[in-house]
Amino acid sequence: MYVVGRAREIDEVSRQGLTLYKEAEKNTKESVEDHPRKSTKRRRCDTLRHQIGKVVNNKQLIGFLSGAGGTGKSHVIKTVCRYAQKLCEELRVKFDKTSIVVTALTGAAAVSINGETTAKAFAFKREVRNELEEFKNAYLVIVDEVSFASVADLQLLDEKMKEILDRPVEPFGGVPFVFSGDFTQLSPVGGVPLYKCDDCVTWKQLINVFMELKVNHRFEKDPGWGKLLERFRDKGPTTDEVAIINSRVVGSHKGPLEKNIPPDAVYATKTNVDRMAINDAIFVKHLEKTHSTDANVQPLMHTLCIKAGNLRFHVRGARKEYHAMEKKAQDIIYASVGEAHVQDKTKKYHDPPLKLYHGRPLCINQNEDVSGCIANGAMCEFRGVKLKPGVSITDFETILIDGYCVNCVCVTQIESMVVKMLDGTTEGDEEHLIELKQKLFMHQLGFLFRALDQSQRKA
Ligand SMILES: Nc1ncnc2c1ncn2[C@@H]1O[C@H](COP(=O)(O)OP(=O)(O)OP(=O)(O)O)[C@@H](O)[C@H]1O
Repeated sequence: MYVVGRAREIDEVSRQGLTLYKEAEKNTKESVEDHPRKSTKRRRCDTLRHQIGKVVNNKQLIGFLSGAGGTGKSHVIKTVCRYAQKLCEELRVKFDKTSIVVTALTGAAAVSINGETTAKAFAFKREVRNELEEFKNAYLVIVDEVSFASVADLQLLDEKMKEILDRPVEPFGGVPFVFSGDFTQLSPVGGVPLYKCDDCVTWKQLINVFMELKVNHRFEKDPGWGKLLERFRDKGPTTDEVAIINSRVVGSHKGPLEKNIPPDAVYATKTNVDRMAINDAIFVKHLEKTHSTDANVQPLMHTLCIKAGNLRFHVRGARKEYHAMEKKAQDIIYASVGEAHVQDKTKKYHDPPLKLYHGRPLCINQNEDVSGCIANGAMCEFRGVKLKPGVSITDFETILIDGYCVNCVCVTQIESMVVKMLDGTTEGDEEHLIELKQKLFMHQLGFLFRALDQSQRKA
C-alpha cells in the first residue's frame, strides 16, 4: 500500500508522469520496430497501458483518494484528466470521455469534475450492454463522492464491469479504478456505507493504493475558519469554537440583529421547516418592496408562483371524490405551507407553490443534463418561464401572500423554466431552458426545483 502525503506531492506525481511519458515514447518507437505488423496506434495504446501498469507494480490499480473537503480531490481528478489528455495527444492516441471514465455518485459532484453520475454512466437501472461496450477502452475509471456509495452500489458496479468486459473473475473487470471521497461527509441514502461493512470484500480487500490529501486549499484565505472546520471534522470543536459558531446564529442572545444581516448572508438551518421559514420571510420582504395589497393594481411580472394544480380535498367517506378548495383556503396554504409540511401516503414530501422572482437562487434537485451542469445540487438563478402555446399572461390568476397580490400560474401551463446556472462549468450569461417535471395528482405536488435558503456556496 502506498501513501501519498500532500497535495503538493501531486507535482512529484506529474514529474514521475513526465518520465513515464518519455519512457513510453522510447518504448513506443522500439515496439514499432519490433512488431511491424501491429498498427502504430494499437502499439502506442498497448505501450501506454503497459507503462501505466508499471507504476502500480503491474497490479490492477484500485485506489482510494481521500482528504477533507477542500483539500483538492476534484482538482486532482481534473488535473489527471487534463494530463492524460495531453499525454495521449503527444502519443497521438485517441482520448475521449471513454479513455478515463469520470463519474460521481451525486449530480453536483459529477458537474464539478466534468463527469457523469455513476448510475447513468454504468446504466445501473438498465440492461444496455451494447451501449457500455465503449468502457472496454478505458485506461481508468474514476468514481467520486464514494462516501455516498452503499455496499450494494459497489457490488453492482463490480458486476456491471465484469459483465461489460466479459471478465467474471477480475475485480471491476480488470480495469484500473480510483475512488475518491471523504467518509466524514455524507453517507448513502438508505444503504450500508462501505466503511461499516466488515464483509464488503469489494472495498476492504481490493484497495491497493491509498492517497490522502492533507493541505486544505479552500480556506487558504481564511485559515482560522479552515482550522475550525478541520477540528469539527476530526474531533469536534472546542468550547471557544462553539461560541464562535453561535455568534453567527441569528436570534441567539449574542448573535447578529436582523437589521445587521447583509442581503447575501448564507444561512445554515438544522431543519427544512427553518429553511422554508427563512425563504418565506425573504419572499415576503421582496413583496413588501415591490408589490401592492390593492387588488386593482396589476401584480408585477418579475414575480411568479408556480403551483402544481388546484388544491382539492378528499370528500370524507367517498372513494376518489375530491372537491375544489375555497380560494381563501388555497391562499392560506400557498402563503404559509411549505414542502416540509406536505407529505403523501408514501412519506414523500412535496412542494406547495414555488415562490419565484427574477434573480432568485434555486437548487436543482434532478439530474437533467449532467454534462450541461443541470444536475442535482447545482445552483441556478430564476430568470422567467416559457409558456405553452396558447397560454397568455391573462390566464394567470392572482393569489394573496401576506395580503400582497402575486401572479400565480399552474405548472401545466408552462413549457419550461428559464434559469441561469450559478456554478459548474457554464460560463457567461447563458440562459437554460429546463423542463418542469411534475406529478399531476391533485394532492401530490412535485417539482423540479426546491428553493434554497437564498444561499450560494461560498467556496
Ligand atoms: N493543489 C492545489 N493548488 C491550488 N489550489 C487548489 C489545489 N487543489 C485544490 N485547489 C483549490 O481548492 C479548492 C477546493 O478544491 P476541490 O473542490 O478540488 O476540493 P475537494 O477535496 O474536492 O472538496 P469537496 O470534498 O468539498 O468536494 C478549489 O477552489 C481548487 O481550485
